[in-house]
Amino acid sequence: MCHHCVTESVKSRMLNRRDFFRRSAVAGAAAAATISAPQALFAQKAMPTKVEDMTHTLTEDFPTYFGDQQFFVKPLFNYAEHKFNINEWRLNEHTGTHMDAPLHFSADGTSVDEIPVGDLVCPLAVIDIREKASTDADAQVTPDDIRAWIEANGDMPEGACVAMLSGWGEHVTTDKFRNVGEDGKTMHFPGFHIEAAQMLMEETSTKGIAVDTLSLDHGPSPDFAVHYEWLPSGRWGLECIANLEALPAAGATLVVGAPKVKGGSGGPARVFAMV
Ligand SMILES: N[C@@H](CC(=O)c1ccccc1NC=O)C(=O)O
Repeated sequence: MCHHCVTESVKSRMLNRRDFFRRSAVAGAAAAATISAPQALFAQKAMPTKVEDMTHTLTEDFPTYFGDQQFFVKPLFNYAEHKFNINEWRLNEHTGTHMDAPLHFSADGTSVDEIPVGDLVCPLAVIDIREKASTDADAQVTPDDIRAWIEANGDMPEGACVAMLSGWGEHVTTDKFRNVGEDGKTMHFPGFHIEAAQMLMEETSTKGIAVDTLSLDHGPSPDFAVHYEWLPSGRWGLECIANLEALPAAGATLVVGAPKVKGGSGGPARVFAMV
């Protein structure tokens, strides 16, 4: 073989080998994926095309579970005087669109800063109970609602957040959000039924539940049954979620921008979903 021919033959063999390695790497990755697929963070198969904000704007008069003001803003510096703006905040962790960390209802559960960041991005399942909530303020997400969701959308995705869409978000600026009854104390708004929470814990790998109301439990609950079942199990909750009606029942990816405050039992979060 002439010098040129030898060089060309070596080059061609090298290219073939590179091709071979590339092909085996792809095949290897595919095989690995079949053997132990890493848990999917993203619900959708294609790149997301829009982001929906699921966070209510936090204001000092934002409605609270016990009715008292829980968020206070004190201006420390203002632009007119100081040429910059800085406010100081005082707030209860469970105010506005916020997370309930496992520690909220347990002696030594995970605090908000300890929740692994990979648990804060997950597929979102939206259970729409608006119809029954429109005629019954005390409506609850029941095992039947979960079964109906599965019937329509397939199995619950791995490691999902299951959200209740009751339509209550539209009442956030009015007294109807707390909806105190004639006895002057009992609230009436939708939430999760304890048996639905148990079903999600026993039959799915759901890691979070979310509500568009002030509590995971429905308004008249006397005992925080869902809080006491769900949170000590190491799972988290989201309350006062906005804009669920803009999201599909299945297929969105939730991102929870929970605060990383040491020892926090929860805290206001920027919550959004990619569709
Ligand atoms: N649904 C509310 C309940 C709540 O905030 C709460 C429940 C029991 C005892 C105190 C509470 N918040 C007080 O500031 C929450 O879990 O954030």
